[in-house]
Amino acid sequence: MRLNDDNDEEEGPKTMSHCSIGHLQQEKSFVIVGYALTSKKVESFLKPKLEGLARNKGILFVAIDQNRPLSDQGPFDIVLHKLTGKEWRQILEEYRRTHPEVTVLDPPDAIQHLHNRQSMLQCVADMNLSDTYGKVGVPRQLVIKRDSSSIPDAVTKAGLILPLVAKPLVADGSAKSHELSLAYDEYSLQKLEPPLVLQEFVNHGGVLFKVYIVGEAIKVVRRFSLPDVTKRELSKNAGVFRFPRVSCAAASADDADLDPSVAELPPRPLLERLAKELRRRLGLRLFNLDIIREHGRRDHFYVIDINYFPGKVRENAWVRTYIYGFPVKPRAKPIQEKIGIVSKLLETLKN
Ligand SMILES: O=P(O)(O)O[C@H]1[C@H](O)[C@@H](OP(=O)(O)O)[C@H](OP(=O)(O)O)[C@@H](OP(=O)(O)O)[C@H]1O
Ligand SMILES: Nc1ncnc2c1ncn2[C@@H]1O[C@H](COP(=O)(O)OP(=O)(O)O)[C@@H](O)[C@H]1O
Ligand SMILES: [Mg+2]
Ligand SMILES: [Mg+2]
Repeated sequence: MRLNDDNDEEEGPKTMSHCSIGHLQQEKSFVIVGYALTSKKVESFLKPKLEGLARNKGILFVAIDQNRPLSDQGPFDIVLHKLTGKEWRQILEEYRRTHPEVTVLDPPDAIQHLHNRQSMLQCVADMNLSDTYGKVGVPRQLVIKRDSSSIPDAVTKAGLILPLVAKPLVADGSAKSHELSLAYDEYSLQKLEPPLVLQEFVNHGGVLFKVYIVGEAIKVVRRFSLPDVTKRELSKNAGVFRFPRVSCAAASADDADLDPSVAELPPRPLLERLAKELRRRLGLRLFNLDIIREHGRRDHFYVIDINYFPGKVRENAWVRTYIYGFPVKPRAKPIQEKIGIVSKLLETLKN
C-alpha cells in the first residue's frame, strides 16, 4: 500500500496487510479507496497532498495489484480506476457483480461511452438544454467511418460550414486520439485518415472552460484554446493544419487579462443543471466537460469534449473538491455520514 511518504502529517506504516485494511474498514475509522491507475495518472492525481488531506479525513488510498485477483484484495469501499483494455473491463464488471457493496467509480461500460467522440456528445445533444440562463448544445458534426475521398461530398451534403475541426473518432486518451486538425477547405480533408468526426469550428475568443464534475461538486477553470478564425483568414488559407495535443499544452487562463465578455464563466445554475442531468444520463460521477461560448453570444454554449476522470490536482481548491465530492453508495450509511462530516469540514477550508 502507498502511504503519503513525503507528507509531514501523521506517519503511518509503509505496508498494510489485507487483514489490517479490513480492520480499519470494519471499525469505520477509514473509507478504503482501492485504485487502479496508469503511472501517469498516479503521478498527476495521487499527489502526497491529496493523500495526506484524505488520510486526515479518514480516506485511505490503497494500490490495487493488477497481478492478483481483485476479490483477494481490500476490502474496499470504493474502487477508483482509469485503465483501458477489454480484459480490465471484464475484471471490473465481474467484481461489480460479485461485490455490490463496493462503489466502482465508474462502471466500465458507461466510461466506454466517452471513448467515442460521436457517442460522447449524444447526451448533450439529446438534452437540448435551454433556459433563462442560456443554451447548451454541441457543434454540428459528421462522422466519417471510411473512405476519405468521399469527404468533400459528404460535407457539402450535410451543409457543414468551414472551417472544420477533424478529430479521431476514438478518444481513449492515447496520443493518437488527441491528434486534431483544422481544415480550411473541404477538399483537403481527403488527406485525413478516417474514422473521424468533422465538427464545425465555433469562434469562442480563444478561451475554453473546463468544468470538472466530481459527484455533486463542480469546479470550473479557464484554459487558453484555439484563436478565432476570421472570414479573411478563411478566404486566404487552404489546407489542413494539424494541432497535436492542443488541450494538454494549453495554459491556465485564470489569471490572464482577458476581455470580460470572453472570460465570464458560464452561469452557475446552467452548469449545475447540465452536470446533474449528464451525471444521470451518462451514469458517471468523475468527468469533465470542455465548454466554449460562441464569441459575441453571451448565453450560447457548446460542449466540445467530455473526458473521464481528468484532473491534475493543480491547486488546493481542486484537492478539496475531490475529497469533498467523493461519492459513495447511499446504502453505505456510516460512510455517507463520514463523508458528510468531511464535506462540512472542507467547506470551511474553501478559499
Ligand atoms: O481531452 P482533454 O480535453 O485534453 O482532457 C484531458 C484528458 O482527460 C487528460 O487525460 P488523458 O491524458 O488520459 O486523455 C487529463 O489528464 P490526466 O488524466 O492525466 O490528469 C486532463 O486533465 P487536466 O489537464 O487536469 O484537465 C484533461 O483535461
Ligand atoms: N468545435 C470546436 N470549435 C472550436 N474549437 C474547438 C472545437 N473543437 C475543438 N476545439 C479546440 O481543440 C481543442 C481540442 O479539442 P477536443 O475536442 O477538446 O479534443 P481533446 O480530447 O484532444 O482535448 C479544444 O480544447 C479547443 O481548443
Ligand atoms: Mg479537450
Ligand atoms: Mg478529450
